[in-house]
Amino acid sequence: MHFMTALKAAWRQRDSLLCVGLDPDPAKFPAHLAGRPQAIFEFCRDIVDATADLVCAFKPQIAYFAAHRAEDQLEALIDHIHERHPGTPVILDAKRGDIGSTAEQYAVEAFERFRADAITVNPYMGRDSVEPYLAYGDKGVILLCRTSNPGGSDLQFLDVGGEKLYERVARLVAEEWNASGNCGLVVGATFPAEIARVREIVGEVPLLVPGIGAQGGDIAATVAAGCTADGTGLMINSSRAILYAGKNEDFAAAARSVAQDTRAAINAHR
Ligand SMILES: O=c1ccn([C@@H]2O[C@H](COP(=O)(O)O)[C@@H](O)[C@H]2O)c(=O)[nH]1
Repeated sequence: MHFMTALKAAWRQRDSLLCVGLDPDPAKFPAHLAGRPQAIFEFCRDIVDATADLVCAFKPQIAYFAAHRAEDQLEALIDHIHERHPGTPVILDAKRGDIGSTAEQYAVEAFERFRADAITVNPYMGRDSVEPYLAYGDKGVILLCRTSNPGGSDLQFLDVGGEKLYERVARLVAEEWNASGNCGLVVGATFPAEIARVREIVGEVPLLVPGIGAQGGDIAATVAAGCTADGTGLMINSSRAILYAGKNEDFAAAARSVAQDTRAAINAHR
């Protein structure tokens, strides 16, 4: 299924713009998982099973798996999501960016090895570096635009011929790179004014919005700035605030409770 078709169905069926980020850090796991060889998979699986009916997407961040030599557990986790929660889009947060021949390998890794439905990509190296992902016309390609971190302004706010670099990225993606309708953009919840500006430039292109929860972004401002006319258009990500809501064996139930509250807070402003 085309990533955008799956995303639109998930927005509607789950009545949700919430994306749960899967950033497993074993140092923060409940004690009963300590020392278990598949702890990363088991922790994420339980979070997924407890929240799948509340989300429009899951976003595993590859660094949290690779750092612990747990790419096999990431493969198993994405297989689990596809099998147990079919239709739930999986966005592999990898922020790849390299010359075309290397990008081809990254695209195979994301879409064929890991079976992700979408990937985050750094647009800094230009169109030929993004083509190998775009060539998978049914997969989502979500380009960094205005990131949630404070240092994002160092480059993304530079003037490039009368507009800011992040505005140029938004325009390029919407007007030139999105021929297959499979592009999205990353815009941080920590900068609602820029979310509004990006929405103005890109029309209905979906925005992946990290920065609520642990980073303190404002949900009401994010929704007001970024929703499309039909009250969708956003994948609003929260990772740590949901994953580590509980510290004991009931961690998945605690995560569900925070995910429910977060979805409700988002929906209150749509
Ligand atoms: O601009 C960006 C792009 C990506 N991220 C990623 O989103 C999550 C945020 O985690 P929280 O715990 O909800 O803060 C994480 O995986 C980042 O790598 C981002 O924060 N900002």
